[in-house]
Amino acid sequence: MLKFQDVYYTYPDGQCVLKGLSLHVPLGKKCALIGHNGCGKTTLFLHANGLLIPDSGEVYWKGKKIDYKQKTLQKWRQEVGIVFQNPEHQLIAPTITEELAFGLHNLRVEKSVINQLLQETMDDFSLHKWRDKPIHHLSLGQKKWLSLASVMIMKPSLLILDEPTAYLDRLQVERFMEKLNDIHQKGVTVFMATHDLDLVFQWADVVFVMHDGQIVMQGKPEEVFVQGERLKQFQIGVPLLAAVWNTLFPNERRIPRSIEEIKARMKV
Ligand SMILES: Nc1ncnc2c1ncn2[C@@H]1O[C@H](COP(=O)(O)OP(=O)(O)OP(=O)(O)O)[C@@H](O)[C@H]1O
Repeated sequence: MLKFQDVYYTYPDGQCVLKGLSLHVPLGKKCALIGHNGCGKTTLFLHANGLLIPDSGEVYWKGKKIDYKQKTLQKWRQEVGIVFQNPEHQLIAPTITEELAFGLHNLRVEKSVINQLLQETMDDFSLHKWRDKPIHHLSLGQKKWLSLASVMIMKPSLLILDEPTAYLDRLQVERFMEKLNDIHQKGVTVFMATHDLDLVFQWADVVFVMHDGQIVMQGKPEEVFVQGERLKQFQIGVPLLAAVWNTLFPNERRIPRSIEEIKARMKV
């Protein structure tokens, strides 16, 4: 669906952050991106809808090489929605309705369609109760929820999230993840960067490990997290269950992901 091939990017201050990065986000999957602080995850996401342009290398969207023309960018940005780590950097309007309608107005969507999408999204994200609150009165968790709603109103086919569970308490994380699963079940491909390895293990179909501007490992969580020693080289740990499993069964090639599998493997 989204493909990066040998992408290099250097910030104007001279720091080279993407160093020949190649990656393929498969259609319809739940994908996770992990890597230590500063390895370039956000920079990679900024290349996923043309907010940054590679110095060299290619980016493909649905099999077509991106040409970075205005028309291509406009369509691409509508199809790839990004929820940034800090909602303060994402939300720009004073009220919830204006925030939700912002992207649609920019695309010159008809007023009646905007009103219908607003109604649907307010219902879908249960936003009616905050309707009259100024956005700056919302809590950080509520702002994160609104950021997700304001991205989903554009009906993207790829949803990218940078550290979606940062700033959320346990209940908010559960609610947020339930919503993400619901979004995914409706056919949206989801790609998230997170430091929460337990969450990755439980949730992802595919994990990409990033280190120093490149993808250095990828695969199913049960196959990636069995390689604890290799992950340590990239300053990444393993989920709690994987740590226990890798200690008990150091020669296994995969970690079970369900209680049934664990029971069967341990013959209990
Ligand atoms: N606008 C910028 N100008 C210059 N350097 C930048 C800029 N944005 C990020 N960087 C640098 O690029 C490197 C990668 O940053 P990036 O935010 O992509 O990493 P990350 O993997 O998302 O980190 P984290 O896990 O902490 O969110 C860092 O060293 C950062 O300081």
